Amino acid sequence: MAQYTPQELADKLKEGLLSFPVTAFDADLKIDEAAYRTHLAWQSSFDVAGLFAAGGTGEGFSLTPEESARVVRMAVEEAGSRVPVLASAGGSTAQAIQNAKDAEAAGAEGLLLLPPYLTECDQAGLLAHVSAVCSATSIGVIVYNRANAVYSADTVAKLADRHPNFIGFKDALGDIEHLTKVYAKNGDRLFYLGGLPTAETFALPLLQLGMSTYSSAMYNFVPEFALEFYRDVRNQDRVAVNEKLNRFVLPYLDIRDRAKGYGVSIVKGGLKAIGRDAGSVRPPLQDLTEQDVADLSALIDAAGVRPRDAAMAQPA
Ligand SMILES: O=C([O-])C(=O)C[C@H](O)[C@@H](O)C(=O)[O-]
Repeated sequence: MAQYTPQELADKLKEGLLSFPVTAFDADLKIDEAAYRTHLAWQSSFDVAGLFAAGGTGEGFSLTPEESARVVRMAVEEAGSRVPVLASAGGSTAQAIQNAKDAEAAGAEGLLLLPPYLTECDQAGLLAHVSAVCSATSIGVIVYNRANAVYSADTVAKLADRHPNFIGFKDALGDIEHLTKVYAKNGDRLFYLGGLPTAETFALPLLQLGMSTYSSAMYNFVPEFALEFYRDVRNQDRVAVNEKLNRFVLPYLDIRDRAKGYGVSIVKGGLKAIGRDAGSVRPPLQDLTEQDVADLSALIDAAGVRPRDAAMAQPA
């Protein structure tokens, strides 16, 4: 059962960095429960504000509904006493409602609602979709503004008026005019999180648009660096942020951009590079090549960001 009210959850999430753990797979691409639990224990041993299981970096899009529920349950068991765990919901309205119910039953504190699958959609339909999910659960719901699910400022305001458990707006489009309208209209009624690929890249400018936090995929394998980066962003320390961008984040993007889908694959590559292997990605994603992992490992060392307890580990 959830320990936070939706408002308490929003208040907690907006003041810290957000973890999106990878889902560990074994050699047959089945969920590797032991490796996943080890990863969750490590990720939740640092000072993060929330842990989103089966999100984008957690390859939620490659999990069956049953696997997704299992992953969320493991995350609650392993990390839920230290950090609020959130689940994801997606697909059809009926599927998203089932995900929400499963998540609530598993003890998740909240839900990230992913865009509906494949079809085009507009405001009235999005409003009905999100309303149905919010009405089906009592835990906090965050919408993910991305792909076919682009929520206007008015739609966001209507959802906020109708559903006390609608608490957050996550963005992966980076449309400044749109974000300005959403924030200007909805202000502190919601909290806002950045979710563009490698969210660190945009974190400082987006802070000015109300995004006090973001989903850090790289937190998976360089947690100390990711937390220091977040601290610098919140302190609006432009010099420190630029130094970290140049030292690690921007060269990292060069490796990430070598293939489509590497935004997720590179995170598992990073875990290989630091000796905390969480296995391969599932198709349609593809793993980093050996050369990519070697380059990433060299970058981790050159930038001095290898995690303290993995300093001696070598890439697999
Ligand atoms: O669901 C997810 O994993 C994401 O929101 C995407 C990433 O975490 C993105 O923000 C990133 O790559 O830092």
